[in-house]
Amino acid sequence: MILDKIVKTKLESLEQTKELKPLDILLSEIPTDYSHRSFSNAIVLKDRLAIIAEIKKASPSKGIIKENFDPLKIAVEYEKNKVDAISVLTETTYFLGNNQFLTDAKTNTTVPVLRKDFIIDSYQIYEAKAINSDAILLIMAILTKEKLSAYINIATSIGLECLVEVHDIGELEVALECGAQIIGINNRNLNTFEVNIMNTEIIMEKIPKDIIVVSESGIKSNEDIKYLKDLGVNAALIGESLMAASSIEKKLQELREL
Ligand SMILES: O=C(O)c1ccccc1NCC(=O)[C@H](O)[C@H](O)COP(=O)(O)O
Repeated sequence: MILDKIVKTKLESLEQTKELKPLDILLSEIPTDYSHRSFSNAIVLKDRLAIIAEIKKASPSKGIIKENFDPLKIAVEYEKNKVDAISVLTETTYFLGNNQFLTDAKTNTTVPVLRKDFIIDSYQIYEAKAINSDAILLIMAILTKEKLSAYINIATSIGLECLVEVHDIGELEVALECGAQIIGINNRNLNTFEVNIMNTEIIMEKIPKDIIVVSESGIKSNEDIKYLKDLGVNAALIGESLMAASSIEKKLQELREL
């Protein structure tokens, strides 16, 4: 199962990272000019669905998605085309991501930046702050209820917002009990890679009205965007279809077409 593999790899690399850079050193690296951009404000809009555009070179399901990958150029292009927030994959082995991609996106744009990674240790939350993130992804499928609760508290205490990702109603219930304010509904089954955008509709029905909802994965067309907007979803997180497009500008125009 891919998630187990990703978590195993993450545990191994974390051991090394912590040895090379203990927490006190990491904390001293939080930028002195760190300035928080509100992820939640950016993705709750009155008139339209917000777009969270992802910087994603590769994935376990597709392999390399973008050959000539220039993350800084992509971030600048996203901002030029008025995306509402940027998500950056920082996982190195399976997604070929990097922390630097996130720092570059934050320092070269004015939009909020989400760290998309597999967080299984509180160290990574402080690391997210040190690399200049505004928000982090917490994946219910790889956390216990106790860990999720603790991580939401740590993140909030250092001024990071949490997008809590769920894939089914059982996970949603736990996430809400832990105080999640922003729920990401993943349309991709992380074990089979099967994508079904209607997963958002099924889970959406059980989400209280005051919770912010992001639909994640497999969003490719203007019809998808209209469907999600009609469901009352706040934002769409889009990676692959933007990365695979020959023109990011044209793909964003096509997605937004009224
Ligand atoms: O994208 C994958 O193949 C994948 C596999 C295993 C765990 C996570 C995975 N993706 C992470 C994401 O959540 C997506 O990058 C994100 O939702 C955007 O999805 P998409 O628009 O389909 O690239």
